[in-house]
Amino acid sequence: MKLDTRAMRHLASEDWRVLTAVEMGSKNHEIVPTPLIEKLARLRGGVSGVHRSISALAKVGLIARVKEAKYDGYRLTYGGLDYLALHTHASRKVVYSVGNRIGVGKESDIMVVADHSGKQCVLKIHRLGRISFRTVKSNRDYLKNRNAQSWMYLSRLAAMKEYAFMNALHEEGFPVPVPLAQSRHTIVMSLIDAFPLRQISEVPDPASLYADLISLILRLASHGLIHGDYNEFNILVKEIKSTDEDGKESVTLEPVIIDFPQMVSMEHVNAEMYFDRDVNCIKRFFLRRFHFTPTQPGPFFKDAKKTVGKGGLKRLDATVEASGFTKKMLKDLEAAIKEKETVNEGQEGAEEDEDDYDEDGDEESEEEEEEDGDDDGSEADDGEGEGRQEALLTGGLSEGLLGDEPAIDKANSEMAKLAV
Ligand SMILES: Nc1ncnc2c1ncn2[C@@H]1O[C@H](COP(=O)(O)OP(=O)(O)OP(=O)(O)O)[C@@H](O)[C@H]1O
Repeated sequence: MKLDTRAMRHLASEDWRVLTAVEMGSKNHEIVPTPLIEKLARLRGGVSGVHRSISALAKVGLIARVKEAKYDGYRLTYGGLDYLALHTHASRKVVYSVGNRIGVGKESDIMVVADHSGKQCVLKIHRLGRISFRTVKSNRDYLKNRNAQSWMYLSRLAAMKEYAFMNALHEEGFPVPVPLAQSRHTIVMSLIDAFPLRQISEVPDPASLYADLISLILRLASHGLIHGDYNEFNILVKEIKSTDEDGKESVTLEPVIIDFPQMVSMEHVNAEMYFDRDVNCIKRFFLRRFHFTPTQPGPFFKDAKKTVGKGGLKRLDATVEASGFTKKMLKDLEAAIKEKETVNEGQEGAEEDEDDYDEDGDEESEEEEEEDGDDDGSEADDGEGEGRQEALLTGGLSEGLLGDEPAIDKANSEMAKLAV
């Protein structure tokens, strides 16, 4: 599903209240009964006002009517949750406009956004459940009683976890995007002007980039952490050009780490396996891509373990736990990620029929699909980063997200027509 912000400016404040009411109701109800929406929204216009808003929201696919249920009710769609998150970012003046999608992961969408001053940033929308929950229906203890809303809960957890780690890492001076804000299943971070390692076919000095990447693994370990998915997709490489006194130009490469869904503590029961996997992933990639083999063996987990917290180094695994991310949350998320891995391994090509399913992982009935209105069946895949370049070049951004915001300048709104 794609993020389409066109309807956003047309929603009235009552509509936002009703949408928020559906979200609140979803915490305890798989399908939120209409009387509960009325109660939670408490509009001045009374029940008829609520009904008007419900129709308006259902028409643009932000909520969906559920007919099979014993009672009449609605559920929030991914589109609805996207709008709520964007509304929060817009009200807090973090995001003013939305541009192109620059990446589409299996479990997320990455968009370029801009703030009021036109500064571009990245909005990451977590979409757990897009693939996994429709394929594996058994073995889901951790989602008992959550079923239909599991995608919402897990996507929110993924965003919270990523934001907590990004904050902790940024504060400690690690090369990660600057975390700017988090709302629901989304985070806003700085835009890194770089390409993923997987798109780089040649480097002047593979040994030096390799050494930097390994030393990042060791530095993380000394702070009690393992990335857990340290591969050519999650490492961006920045080119820093400089000129020395004699006017000779040189380029140095600086890695930036993104995406921390499976970051684990060095104390984790499988820490050694995760650590070795990260190291081997980099080794394998350097051999395959750059025909580079390190002269030294290792690094080894047992040596890295000795450095954890040494000399008063801050334990970032503890910092994250202290930030409100409970053990239960970590366990739920870990179970979901493990499930995703099992699914990914067993089912290459499972995405083909993705469009036939809704966010809950259920097969959509035709009626529901019509009503959702959030699926045009086309999945443009610009995950190779071309979209990013385009966005940077054209500044292709939408108009302000909130209807009552001052109009964006003309040049920018012309771009908006192209982009959104
Ligand atoms: N802050 C950023 N600045 C620039 N580009 C970014 C940024 N964050 C993500 N990207 C781009 O978006 C792509 C996907 O990002 P990310 O790895 O976070 O998503 P993901 O859904 O976790 O991916 P997957 O699960 O498929 O590995 C990256 O490879 C990168 O090209």
